[in-house]
Amino acid sequence: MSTRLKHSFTYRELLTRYLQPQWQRVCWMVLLLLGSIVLQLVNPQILRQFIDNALQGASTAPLVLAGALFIGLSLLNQLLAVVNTYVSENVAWTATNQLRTDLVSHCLQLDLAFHKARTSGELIERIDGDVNTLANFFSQAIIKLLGNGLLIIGVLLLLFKERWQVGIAISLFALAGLFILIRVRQVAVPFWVKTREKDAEFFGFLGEQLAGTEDLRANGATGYVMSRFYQLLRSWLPINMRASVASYATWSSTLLLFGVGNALALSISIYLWSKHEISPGSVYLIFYYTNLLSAPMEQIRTQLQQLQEAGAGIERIRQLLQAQPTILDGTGPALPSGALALEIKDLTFGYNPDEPVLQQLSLQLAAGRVLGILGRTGSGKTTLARLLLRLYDIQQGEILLGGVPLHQTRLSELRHHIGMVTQDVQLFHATVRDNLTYFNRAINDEQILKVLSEVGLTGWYNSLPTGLDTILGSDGEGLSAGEAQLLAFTRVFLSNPGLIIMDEASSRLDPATEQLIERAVDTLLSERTGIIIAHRLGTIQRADDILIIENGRALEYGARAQLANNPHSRFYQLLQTGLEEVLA
Ligand SMILES: Nc1ncnc2c1ncn2[C@@H]1O[C@H](COP(=O)(O)OP(=O)(O)OP(=O)(O)O)[C@@H](O)[C@H]1O
Repeated sequence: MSTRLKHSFTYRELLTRYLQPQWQRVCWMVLLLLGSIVLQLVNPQILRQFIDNALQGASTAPLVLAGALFIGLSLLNQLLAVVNTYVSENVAWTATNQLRTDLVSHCLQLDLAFHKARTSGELIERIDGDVNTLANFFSQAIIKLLGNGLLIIGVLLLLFKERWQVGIAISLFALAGLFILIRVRQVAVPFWVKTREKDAEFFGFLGEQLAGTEDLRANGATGYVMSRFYQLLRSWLPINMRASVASYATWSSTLLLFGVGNALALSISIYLWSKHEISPGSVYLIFYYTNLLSAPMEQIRTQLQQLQEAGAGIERIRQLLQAQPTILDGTGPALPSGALALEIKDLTFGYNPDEPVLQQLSLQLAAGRVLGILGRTGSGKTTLARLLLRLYDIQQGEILLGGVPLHQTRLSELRHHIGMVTQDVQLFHATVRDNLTYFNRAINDEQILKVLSEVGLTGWYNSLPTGLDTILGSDGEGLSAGEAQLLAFTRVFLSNPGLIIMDEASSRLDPATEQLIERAVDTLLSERTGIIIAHRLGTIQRADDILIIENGRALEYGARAQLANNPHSRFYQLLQTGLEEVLA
């Protein structure tokens, strides 16, 4: 997305960016609108002729012709309306889809910290809800405002042409009417703003609860969720009712207003007719034109309201776009291929800079070696893994990967060269193939099948109804924890990174699956650098070096064999007591 858009996200910017590429369709919209205005103005004139000729006893032929013309033009007007709807919907969807795409790609670039601070429901409301309010803005608002303005001016001019007294009276009515309509509309606006806020809160809540369904059920928290749900509904109801009542009041005041307009038109024309100044056809014409004013006046009111809603939507989208990633992409050298050496120099980091989670951490891991990290819950192990992937940036010190400072290399390069397997495997509602390759079409089916057999998933694969085309349930539904882990290994094998980080699965696996995983880990780590956040003694045997973290500091760091043989080392003691007891 252009930086221009990020900084000045105005109505004009929006129109230029999203409507300019569709200028031909927009021209069609204008032409159709003008055509429709002309038809609406001309048709009553035909009817007036028809009435006057009929009253004067004209022959049938011209009457039939006028009638047919009236019906023909009315039908043509309807046809124009249908075509216009088609074109304007097309314009609106093309523009808003582009805007949605821009917003989604912007959000994907934002820091993890940004996403952690917001519920997914809130972002959905921004990306879909607010963008929806802009659909009308793109397709109709301005064109309709201008078009309806033109139609009103056309009607008034024709009324002036009929009789200047009528022109003046109805012009005054139109002006006063528009003023009243707009004022009355404002009464309902604050109620609708409140409703939108409540909507966002409700969908935020719903999104969060749905994402955590499994945990909520497992922990018996459904009662709490339902009570929060009822509370939200209870506070939603009166707000919605007030907004609806306010809207109804606005609507009925509009009806009343048009009733007054019609009465005014009829009284003046009947008065003029009684003075023999106008014909019955003209009486009908004046009445018809006055009636014709109601639709554009009402539409101007609606369009102004929707412009205001679009304004609020634009404001919220602007705020979203103003959130900028703090983790900036590097431009520097590519990482070497094969196993990657890792060097960490004096690293300090805290999610909140005043509260460091990792402090003065240093280590050197040669290419191809495996580092086992041990530490109590909350000591900072996962944080270290996140820093290596640059999901957060460090505050002090330096991290070098393959001799290249982490912040200098491109983020895509980094994520291509580092593979991570966590306990929490994220699977998508997509085919097995797409889940394993992350939609990378360069990886062919033979490669996937080979890796699946290497990790011991051939049996599982054979049970799939449509092989790699089988769609997985969202969030790995229908898969065991072990199978999900093995799929995560398969993914990493296929992306072939130089550094593997494993946040080891510590529980829930049966011995057979555990064996499969052990084998997969062995293959995965051969000829690659590895970091294992270890929870079991078995995995620690695989490590060449050991780092024990306590309260964010390196308590002990060295070669595993040496530490294991040194009775004074903490690692030695851990081996005696058992990791599970000490680290749990
Ligand atoms: N996104 C976050 N924002 C703020 N603080 C966080 C965040 N993630 C973790 N922390 C805090 O940082 C500290 C280290 O957490 P971390 O997840 O790195 O620990 P860990 O050693 O991996 O623990 P575990 O073994 O339980 O996974 C903890 O005090 C935790 O509360």
